[in-house]
Amino acid sequence: QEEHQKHAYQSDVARLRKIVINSLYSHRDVFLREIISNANDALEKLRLSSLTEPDVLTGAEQMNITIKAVKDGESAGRLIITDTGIGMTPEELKNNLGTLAKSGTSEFLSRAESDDSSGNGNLIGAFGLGFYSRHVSFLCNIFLVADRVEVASLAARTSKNPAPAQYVFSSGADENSFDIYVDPRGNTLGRGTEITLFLKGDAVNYLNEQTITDLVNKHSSFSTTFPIYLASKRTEFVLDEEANEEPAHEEKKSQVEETPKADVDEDEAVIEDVIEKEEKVKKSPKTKQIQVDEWLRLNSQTPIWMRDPKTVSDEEYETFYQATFKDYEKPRAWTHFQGDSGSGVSFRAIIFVPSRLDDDYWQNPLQSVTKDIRLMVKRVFITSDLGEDALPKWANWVKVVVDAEDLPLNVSRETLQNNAFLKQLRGIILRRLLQLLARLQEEDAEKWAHIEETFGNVFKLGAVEDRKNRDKLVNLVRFATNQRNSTSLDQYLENKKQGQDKIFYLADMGKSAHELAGSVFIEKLHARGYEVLLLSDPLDEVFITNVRRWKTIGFQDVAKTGLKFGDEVWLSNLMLYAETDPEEEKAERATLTEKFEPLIDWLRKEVREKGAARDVIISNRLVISSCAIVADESGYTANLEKLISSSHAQVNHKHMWDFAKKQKVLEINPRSPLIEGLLRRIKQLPAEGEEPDVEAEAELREVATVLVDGALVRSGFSVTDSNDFFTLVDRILRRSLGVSETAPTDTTVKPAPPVDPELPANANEPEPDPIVKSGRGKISWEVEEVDELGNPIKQVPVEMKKHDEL
Ligand SMILES: Nc1ncnc2c1ncn2[C@@H]1O[C@H](COP(=O)(O)OP(=O)(O)OP(=O)(O)O)[C@@H](O)[C@H]1O
Repeated sequence: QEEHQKHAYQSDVARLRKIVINSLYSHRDVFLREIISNANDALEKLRLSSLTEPDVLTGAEQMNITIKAVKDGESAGRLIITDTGIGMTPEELKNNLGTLAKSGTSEFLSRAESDDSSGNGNLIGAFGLGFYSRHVSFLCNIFLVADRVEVASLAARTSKNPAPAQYVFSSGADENSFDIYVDPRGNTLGRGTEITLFLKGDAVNYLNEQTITDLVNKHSSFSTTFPIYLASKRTEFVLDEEANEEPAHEEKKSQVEETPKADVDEDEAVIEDVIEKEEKVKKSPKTKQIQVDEWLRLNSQTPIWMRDPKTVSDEEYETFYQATFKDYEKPRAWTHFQGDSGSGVSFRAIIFVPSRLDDDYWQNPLQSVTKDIRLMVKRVFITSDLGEDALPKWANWVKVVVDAEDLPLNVSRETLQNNAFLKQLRGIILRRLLQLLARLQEEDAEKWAHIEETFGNVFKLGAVEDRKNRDKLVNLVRFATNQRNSTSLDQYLENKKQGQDKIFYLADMGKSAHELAGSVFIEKLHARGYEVLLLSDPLDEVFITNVRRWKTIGFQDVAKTGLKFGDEVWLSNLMLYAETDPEEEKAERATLTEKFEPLIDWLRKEVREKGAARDVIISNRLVISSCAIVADESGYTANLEKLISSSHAQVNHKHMWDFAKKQKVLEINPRSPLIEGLLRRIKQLPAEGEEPDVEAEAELREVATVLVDGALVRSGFSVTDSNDFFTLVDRILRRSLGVSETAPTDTTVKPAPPVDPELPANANEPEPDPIVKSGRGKISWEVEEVDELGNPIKQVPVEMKKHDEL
């Protein structure tokens, strides 16, 4: 019994198969690539283990991969792929192959199913092929072409497993379980794994030698440096013993005799005769065709990175990348070079920029570690784990193959970390990567647009993280502005106006550039022709605060006080900058201050009471809007407030948070008719000492609240108390509609039924299939149950019913 075990696949199998069949069917060619890629991994593992434990090599001399097509009575035919790699013990067979889906797949499936608006289960459009490679095991791919699979494996001999035995994993495409048993043939493999695919009727083309050769050439010829052989039959012509019973020399004689003598020069004639005679002798024996078995090497090409880049086609780079890094999508760009590290190691390398970031990159960008620098020494794979500091975090998505000429083959983690060449490798990769990106930015607008969309934020993160390469990374970053869709900081500076000594920006995360362009904060800048960076990503503010200045020019948040255009004149007696004619402005300021003093005094009291701002001033930034709330230099802009409150930092630094939140100023636009109107009404209020007009004051206070709260919202902040705000808006609306301000709204509602004393019958049963769970049947059942329980539907007030009907 121990020797034959049956195991169940995990529960997601049926769903997974359905999705895979519907989505991957037209891509099913990749099954072979997946098998070869796993075979290569197994051979690499074997070779690495052999460095410390030479015994693992016993059993089979060669390290290779073989493919054999068998057309026989069984099923449509069998395709057998064998490797002499590390092999699997029965436990490994169970653990590695007994799962069709990988971790996190259940979640993915639910998401995939709920997002499948077409309902046909083909989710490639919605999710891209990359999702599948991360969620679907190679076995699941195999079932696209095979009805059944048998994986026989004999693990390598180790000190822990000195007498391994050959086991078989066997499963049908539609089965929910798999079997593992001792191979009745014995230890036939010597070492390694043999995968037998019993092909489906519509997959017999995979038995064709040419099809297999083409597939390997297309997807896998560069994915392994171990030889891949295909069992082939060659037609040979051999002497047909039976047909050649007559002695050959007699035939020769008669033919020679029959040759007519030519009437030419004696010597020449003789020579001709001899040639003719010999040819005739050769042709004469009877031959027959026979089929000879032989192994054809499919991947004898020089590895791609060793070739002259001029001789490698784009398609070759793409297939090499896809096979090596197991990416369904093509790379976006690459650079292929050779060099000398300076420490005496010459090397060749290819750096690839993938077309997307891993889905989880942004979940924890500062913790991920690169696993995709494939280090080789003289064509032999050494490791793809160069430790945490192999690359800075921002660049850990880059995919690299590097082949060094003279490093010790037996490298441990420690030797690797201390090796001079590997210490230099980080710098080499980054320099080349940044050169590649800069070149694409200059020369290939279309490609660059994609790269920017995918990696734009990564470059900002890089500029913050990687001080050494900061300038180069900043050069890759683009921002939208009020004047154009995209600009670099260099381009911004080219457009800088005379006297302007700051790079203007406005940040409000989550808002589109279009929305930001209409912000109160840039009204005047825009009207005057100044360019303002419009930053809508949370990282932007982090980027600006870390980079601090570009080519000696600092940044100015235009949502803060202290905004200067650069062409003003400082009027020290007034402590302000004059924009045009100082004398004229001086006079105008004095008039305005005097004119608006009553309003400013009145408003100042209001905003301080509400905690909305610490002061009120006459604005020189507003053109159309009536007012705005502007953060002080030491205060928080709306964007920073959002950033900090979402990061919980305010809990740890409560005092600072409370202080900084208050550092705001209400700016009023003296040219706005609304402000003028408010001033008029304030002036009409009874003076101090006279009988107060309580009603008029209350109404004005309401107007002021709406004005200040409106300014907060317009400036990106949230209102102090949104319930109060909307109650107030409600009241003002009623007033303007002539509806009673005090008439109450009918608030009668149907109460919840009494507490249900019974637990649901299936409380302890496993989760039902989500499709069933969300099905119509179940919902209507719940509705009926409510009815049967006699919920007081009749008690719904008549008014309420009418309202619902309305
Ligand atoms: N030929 C083989 N020899 C030894 N082990 C194998 C072989 N094929 C598969 N395996 C084992 O089965 C596991 C599952 O393979 P599968 O292709 O589903 O996932 P993976 O290779 O781990 O992931 P990915 O293909 O995304 O890199 C492998 O990790 C490996 O341990």
